Amino acid sequence: MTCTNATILVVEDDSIIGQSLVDHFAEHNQVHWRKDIATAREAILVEAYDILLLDMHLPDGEGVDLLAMLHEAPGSPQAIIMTAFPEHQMAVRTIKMGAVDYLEKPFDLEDLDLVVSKAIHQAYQSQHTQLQQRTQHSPLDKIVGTSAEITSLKQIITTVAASPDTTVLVTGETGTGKELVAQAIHKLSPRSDRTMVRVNCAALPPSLIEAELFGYEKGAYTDAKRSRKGYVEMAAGGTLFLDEVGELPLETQSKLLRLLEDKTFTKVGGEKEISVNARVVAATNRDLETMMEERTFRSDLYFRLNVIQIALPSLKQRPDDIEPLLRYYLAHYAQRLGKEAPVPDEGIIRQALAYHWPGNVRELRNFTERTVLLGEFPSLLANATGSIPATETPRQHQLKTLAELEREHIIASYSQMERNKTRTAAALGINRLTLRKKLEEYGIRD
Ligand SMILES: Nc1ncnc2c1ncn2[C@@H]1O[C@H](COP(=O)(O)OP(=O)(O)OP(=O)(O)O)[C@@H](O)[C@H]1O
Repeated sequence: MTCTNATILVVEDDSIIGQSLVDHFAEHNQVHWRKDIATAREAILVEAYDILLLDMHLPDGEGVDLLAMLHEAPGSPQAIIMTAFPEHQMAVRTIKMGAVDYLEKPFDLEDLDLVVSKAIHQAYQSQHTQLQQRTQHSPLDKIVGTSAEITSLKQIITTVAASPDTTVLVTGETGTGKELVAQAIHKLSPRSDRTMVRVNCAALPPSLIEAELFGYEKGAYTDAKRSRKGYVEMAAGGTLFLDEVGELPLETQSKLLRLLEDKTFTKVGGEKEISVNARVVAATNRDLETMMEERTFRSDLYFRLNVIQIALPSLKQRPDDIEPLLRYYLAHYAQRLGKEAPVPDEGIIRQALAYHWPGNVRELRNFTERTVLLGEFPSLLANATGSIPATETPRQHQLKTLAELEREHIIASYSQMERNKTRTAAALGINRLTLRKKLEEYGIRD
């Protein structure tokens, strides 16, 4: 059995054996050869090898030293040990350390082929299993928190998701995770193989909202040269997420009510009734009951939307989640930005618990991104509502220099504008070139 298309690293100080291995595998595989541990180590840190053919006795150490650091290598290659001095104990030790096989020199190239092919097969199988495990993560994993509120939220999401036609109303302050909940409901539901179409009702101009939602027929407007599908039709079979539903104009509210009751609608400028089967998840941070009293939100629509209501508590109302969220997002941004995350100490946790987080989890998330970029925790003292115990470090009370303030402000704006240089420069009132110079000057990476 010859092995093909593998990436193999040979670590062998004997030139004759090393060269013969390279010659043997090079025709059908990519083979690299290193003669000592130091250069082999460098190689496996940059290249994802499938197979490592490792001699036991090398000029700068023992092969086991390299085995010990394999877990740092991308994709961890399958290691096969080669030795001229077979010792039972050493064989057991290397297998325990993760080597997949052990060959005594001199060996037959046919035997070597067998061992390598078996190892490659194992490698592909384990990569496949890892990939499956990664993709099998539940959408609920994205909802971080250990509070009783989050635990019961996950249960409600699971129950609601299983009932694919039920309309859901998600309420809560800005940044509490309403969209995250809608996504989890969709992904856990039998509709997950279709799309979830998100419509931000607050972002659409009232004059266009009906056409955007329900589509229009040719000739409905002077510019309407062809008929067009709206978001409702695009969500057929899947989920229609109506974010900021409280912003819908009254006329559009009636049309939405009909959609919810009969599952039908007509396009703007059209007469034909179109049926559509989509689950509606609506979200709002407005008080719809007050809006009903003020007659700006239809009560029949409210009751039709409010079949199941999921009310998300503010972050301040569930302090148990603050620390887990801080740690989760610090690790997330450290990995994403390739930086080390500062570790939150007791003082920071106390500040975070005392702070009132008006922007809820979104604000906490942006705070952690800024922290990772800055390499230190920005102070939360200015907006803290509770009293903070007197163990603050003096550094937190020191006045900042203008340069420090400018750097923090640029980082905050850059992260708020999702690292879009044009928009950040516009928001800061400077040109793009100046922004780039400042980003460089302050060591802020793209
Ligand atoms: N429990 C949570 N665990 C992890 N991340 C969360 C959680 N809740 C919210 N987030 C994150 O916070 C950010 C804001 O969440 P989301 O957009 O879902 O809030 P929202 O309530 O829809 O806000 P808005 O009303 O402003 O549209 C997102 O990045 C989201 O991933």
